[in-house]
Amino acid sequence: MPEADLSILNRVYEIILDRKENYDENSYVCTLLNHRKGMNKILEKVGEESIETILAVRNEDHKEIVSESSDLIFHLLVMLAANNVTLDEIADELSARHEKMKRD
Ligand SMILES: N=c1c2ncn([C@@H]3O[C@H](COP(=O)(O)OP(=O)(O)OP(=O)(O)O)[C@@H](O)[C@H]3O)c2ncn1[C@@H]1O[C@H](COP(=O)(O)O)[C@@H](O)[C@H]1O
Repeated sequence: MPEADLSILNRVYEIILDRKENYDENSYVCTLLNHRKGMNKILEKVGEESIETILAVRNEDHKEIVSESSDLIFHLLVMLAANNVTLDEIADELSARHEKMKRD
């Protein structure tokens, strides 16, 4: 199976970092980052998208699984950026686990 090109994750993460520095009233990411509920708004969205993803799987709806998982991953990226967690840190953590757990 060909490897998926996941560079879009980096590109979207970079845009989110830029939104942290440069407010734009038309930006959904800025709305989340500057919401009156603070981090709770971002966590609400992560929870909501998690549940919607679970329901899509329960409904065995492939198209919805792809759509809701994308919503979830996007909101996770916002949550990570808002907490100064980089994608390098996530990649390093997964790589370290992989090295530790891989069986030859
Ligand atoms: N990938 C996304 C993305 N996925 C989903 N969304 C938005 O997430 C929002 C919430 O989705 P929901 O299905 O929950 O919709 P909703 O129930 O109306 O939302 P709420 O009222 O609960 O906030 C919608 O407004 C979607 O448009 C996204 N908004 C932005 N991006 C990426 O982020 C970049 C920066 O976006 P802006 O900050 O808006 O410029 C974009 O270029 C995209 O690459």
